[in-house]
Amino acid sequence: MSAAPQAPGLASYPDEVREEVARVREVVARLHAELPRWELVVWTAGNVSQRLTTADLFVIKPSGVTYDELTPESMVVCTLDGELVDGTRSPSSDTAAHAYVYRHMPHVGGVVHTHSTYATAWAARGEPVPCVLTMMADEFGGDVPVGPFALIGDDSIGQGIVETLSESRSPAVLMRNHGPFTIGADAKAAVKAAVMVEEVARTVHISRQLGEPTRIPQDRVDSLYDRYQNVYGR
Ligand SMILES: O=C(CO)[C@@H](O)[C@@H](O)COP(=O)(O)O
Repeated sequence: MSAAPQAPGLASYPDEVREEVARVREVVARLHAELPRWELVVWTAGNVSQRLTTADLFVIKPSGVTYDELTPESMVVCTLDGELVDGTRSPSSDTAAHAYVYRHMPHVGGVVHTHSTYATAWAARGEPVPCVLTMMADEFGGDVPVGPFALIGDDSIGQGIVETLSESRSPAVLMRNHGPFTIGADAKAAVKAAVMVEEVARTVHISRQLGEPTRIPQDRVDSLYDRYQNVYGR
C-alpha cells in the first residue's frame, strides 16, 4: 500500500536533517535484522524506531513488510504526532505508541516492540517478572513491570508504556495480553533491552519449573544496578 505524506515532506527540512534521516534509516533498517536474529519476532510482528536529534521526527519501519525485505530506503519518517513525512508505504501499526513515548519521555531516543515468546507469555498472565537474577538487577533495576491492556492504533498503548515506565527503572514493560515494549537512549539500546527482557523472562520461567526462585534483596538490587549502569563497560 502506498502512503501519502500527512505533514510537510522531507524536502522542507534543512540539509542536516535530511542527512541525519539517511543515517538513521540505515541504523533502523540494520537493527530490524536483529529481531529475527535473536528470535524475538515471527513474520512481521515487531518494530524498531529511533528519534532524530536534529528535528522532532523519528524513523520506523513500514507496516507489514517482512524483515528480509526491509531496506534503509523503505524506512518511514514520521513527526512526533505520528504523521507521515517521508516514505512510500504506511508506517508501522505501532507508530502512535512510539510517537507518544517520544512526546512524553524526552530522554528516550529509541523504542522497540516485539512479541518475543517468553516475555509475551508473562504479559499474557499479567504478571511482572520478579527480580531474581543479577542480570535483572543490572539491566532493569528491579522487576520487569506489566502495563495495562490497551488497544492498538491510538494513544492507549503509548499512555500505558509511559505511565508504567515512569514509575520504574526498567527499560521494558510487558503490555498486558500483548507483549514487550522497550526504550533506550537510542534504537540499539532499546533492541538490547528487548533481547534482555526475553532472556530473563525465559530464565525465570524455567527457574519456576524447579520451584520458587528467590528474590534479590533491594539493597543488593540497587548496588548491582548502580555498578552496571555507571561502571560496567566504561
Ligand atoms: O502488535 C502488533 C499486531 O498485533 C504489531 O506490533 C505487529 O504485528 C507489527 O506490525 P507492523 O508490521 O509494525 O505494522
